[in-house]
Amino acid sequence: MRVVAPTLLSYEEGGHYVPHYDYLDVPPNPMDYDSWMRHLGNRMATLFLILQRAAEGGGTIFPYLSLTVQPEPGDAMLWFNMNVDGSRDDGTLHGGCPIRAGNKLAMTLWIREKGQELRVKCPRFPNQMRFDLTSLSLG
Ligand SMILES: O=C(O)CCC(=O)C(=O)O
Ligand SMILES: [Fe+2]
Repeated sequence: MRVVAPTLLSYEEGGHYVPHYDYLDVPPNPMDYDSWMRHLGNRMATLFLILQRAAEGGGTIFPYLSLTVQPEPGDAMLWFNMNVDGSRDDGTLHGGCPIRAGNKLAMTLWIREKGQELRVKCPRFPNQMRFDLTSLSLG
């Protein structure tokens, strides 16, 4: 799996993560890419593992999807940040809601696109515009 080192997130009361895209903005000219982007590509998908949930608050919100997820410890969320043509999926804006009580501990793995090209469905078929989750290799 093409991932960069996991990020550990530790939130205390009042802690939050403002809404953002995990997909990185890239310069129009590939010559201007940094070496991460050149070698690994963009953050195709995000694997988010909850280690400890807050007593109150602290869900993960996807405002454009009208969705707030409050996973239990040990749960993982996997979502794709890109469309099959490599562009950003604008629906993936997300953030960590403020912690109202307790602590939240989580781990994020950003899965990069290079090396995963054969694990996505062919964009030529318009009814298959999304990545096929079952074919993504995590091994
Ligand atoms: O803590 C959360 O719920 C969101 C974390 C996040 O968006 C990230 O690590 O990229
Ligand atoms: Fe994020």
